[in-house]
Parts: sequence; structure tokens; C-alpha cells
Amino acid sequence: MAPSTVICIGMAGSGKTTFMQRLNSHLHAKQTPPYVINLDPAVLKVPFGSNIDIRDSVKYKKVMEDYNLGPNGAIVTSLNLFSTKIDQVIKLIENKSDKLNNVIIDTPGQIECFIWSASGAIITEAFASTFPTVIAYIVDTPRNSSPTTFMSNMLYACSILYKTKLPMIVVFNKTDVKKADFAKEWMQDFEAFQMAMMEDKELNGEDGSSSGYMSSLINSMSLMLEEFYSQLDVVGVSAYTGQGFDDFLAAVDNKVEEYNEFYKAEREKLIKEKQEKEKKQKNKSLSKLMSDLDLEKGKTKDSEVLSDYEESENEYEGEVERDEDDVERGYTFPEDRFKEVDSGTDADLQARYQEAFEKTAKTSSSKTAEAIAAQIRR
Ligand SMILES: Nc1nc2c(ncn2[C@@H]2O[C@H](COP(=O)(O)OP(=O)(O)OP(=O)(O)O)[C@@H](O)[C@H]2O)c(=O)[nH]1
Repeated sequence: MAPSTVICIGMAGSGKTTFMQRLNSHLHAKQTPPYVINLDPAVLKVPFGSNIDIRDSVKYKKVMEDYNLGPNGAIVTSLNLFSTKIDQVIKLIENKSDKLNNVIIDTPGQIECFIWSASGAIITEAFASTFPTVIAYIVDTPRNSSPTTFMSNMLYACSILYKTKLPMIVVFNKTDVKKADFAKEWMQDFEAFQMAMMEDKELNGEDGSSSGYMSSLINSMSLMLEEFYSQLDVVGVSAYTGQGFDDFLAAVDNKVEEYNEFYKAEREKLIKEKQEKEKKQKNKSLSKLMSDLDLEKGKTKDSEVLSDYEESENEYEGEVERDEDDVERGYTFPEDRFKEVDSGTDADLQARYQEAFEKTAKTSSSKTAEAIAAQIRR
């Protein structure tokens, strides 16, 4: 059975790293050690042993210097660099998957660097399309006892659910300082939340007189959030004392079931649509390339080559879209990628390419076309 993946996301200081540390030791105590990944390049010290640490492959400080970036830009760039290796990471985990129950992932505290970056999406997508994947949204409970802060945090969680399209568990952390009962009540009982808002001095001023646009806005938003809450599992934990971690694991099992039942089918549909779109795009690019190479005559042959090319796609999944860039960067394709082409059309096509290349080589302005033609001539 594929291991479930838990991606820990939360505001800076919500306790993600401490939560990871506790979850790791909790799973070790249950004799089911997880596979641990740290994706926070800027963290100084990781208090748990990680199987994969982004800091081993990307040096955050050096990225800042080399690319002349600020702290957040360097986090995004580090994640970009790491995401180019994500296929290898997934393969490593797949090789061990029969011995694993869980993969747990820590992310940078600057949520937007992960959630709203292309690399964050690539990494999340890579896991979600291979393993049942769940988001654990960590909330600092004591800091969210004001209804306004609470709702802002929940809106953020809602946007993450919307962006990742993955099942989510809201984890109220630090319950040793403040119990999460108030938050659970607000999520279940709209009137209780409204009462809390009416009493909120931050919102209504000391005399409770303000009935400005803020409270009406919050009223309407909290109605919208009711729908969001119904999609969630909620648990209270203390990463300090370890309280609530069994509940958290039960919630993960529940969300994994949900993933297999609903999210997987939905994801597969989206992936299929994306592939269709990419296929069309590739068709277009290839036709353009062929016309650049003066091969308009061989249009029927072009389509044969395309379908043969696609057959080999599985082997090189994910690379296909970047082929042109790779060639431009001097990346050399594996030999057999082109050998997949039917030998009957291969020689013919090669001769046509050769002829066209010789005709156009001197004047061609397309570096990509030159590189591909050179590759085929080998
Ligand atoms: N009382 C209490 N404090 C906690 C708990 N979990 C974390 N903390 C404290 O909260 C602070 C932030 O914890 P971290 O684990 O570093 O939080 P983080 O979300 O990883 O922070 P960033 O890496 O900056 O995003 C630290 O001072 C922790 O000691 C908890 O369960 N109870």
C-alpha cells in the first residue's frame, strides 16, 4: 500500500517544526517510523532526523549571494532548484514504499513561498499524483483566540484548500497553553461565532458601538466559511506534550480514505485534461518546427513521428514539456528516445531532416532547430 503523505503548512511560528518533531517521535514509538522531508531551506536547525533535507542540495545563503536575492526570493529559488530533482525524490520513496506508512513534510513558514510558487505546486503535485496526500494546516491556537484573527487564518486555510485541491486537517497546536474548544465551537456553531464577534473589542471598539462595514463583511464571510468547515477535519494537539497526536493520526486515516474515494478521481480527471492540452500544444509546436525546417511536404509523416514519440513519454514523464529548453541548454537526450521512432520512417525522416538542415543551417535563426537537427545527425 502506498504511504500517506502529510504536508505541514502553517504561518511562521505556528509550530510546524515542533509538530513535525513530535509526530516523528510519536510514529517511531508506534514502530512505524515515517519518511521525513524538510523543505525549509532557511531553517537553521532541524530538530528531527530527516531522510531528505533541502539544505543538503541547496545552500540558501549562497543562493542569496549568487542570485542577489532577498530572503523570500532565495526561498523560492531554492525550492525551484529542489523541484528539478523531485522525480528522483519520488522514486526514492517509491522504492521504499512497502516498508513505509507515512511520509511527513515540513515547509517554509513563509506560506506564500511554497503555496503560491510554481515549484511548491510542482512538489505538491508530484506527491499528490503518486501517494495519498493530505495537508495539515497548523494553527497557533493562543494567537487565534480573537475572532478577527481566527477568521483571517481560516480564510488563508480556505485559499490553500482551493489552490492545492487536497484534503485538509486543521491542527490547532499549542493546546497546552490554550484549549482549542472555542475554535471548534466557532467552526460548528455560527451563532457562537457571531456572539464572539459582537463581544470583540478589536472589531467594535471599547464601547461596542461600531457596526461598520468590517463586522458586516465578517458576517458574510463567516457564512461562506461554513461550507469550507464542512470539508475539514479538526484536531487539537500540543507539540510540546504530545497530547492529541492519536486523534491526528485517526484524522489522517480518515482523510486518506476521502482522498482515495473523491480526490483521486477528481485529480485523475484534471491530469487527463492537462495531458490532452499538452498533446495539442506539442502537436502545434512540432508542426511549427517542421515548417521552420522546411518540411511542409511531409505532414503525414510528422504525425507518425509524434505518436511514436509520445509512446516513449511514460519513461520520461514530466520532461516532455521542457524538451526545447533542454536542447537549448545543451542537454543531451538519451539515445533510445529517438530510437523509439519506427525504423521504416526513421531513415526517411532523418534524410529529410538532413536535407532540410543543410538547406537552412547557415541562415537559420532558431537555435532549438539547429540543436535538434545536430542531435538527429549523430
Ligand atoms: N507552548 C507551546 N509552544 C509551542 C508548541 N509548539 C511549538 N511551540 C513553540 O512555538 C515556537 C515556534 O515553533 P516552531 O516549531 O519553530 O514553528 P514553525 O512554524 O516551524 O516556525 P517557522 O519555521 O518560523 O515557520 C517555538 O518557540 C516553539 O517552542 C506547543 O505545542 N506548545
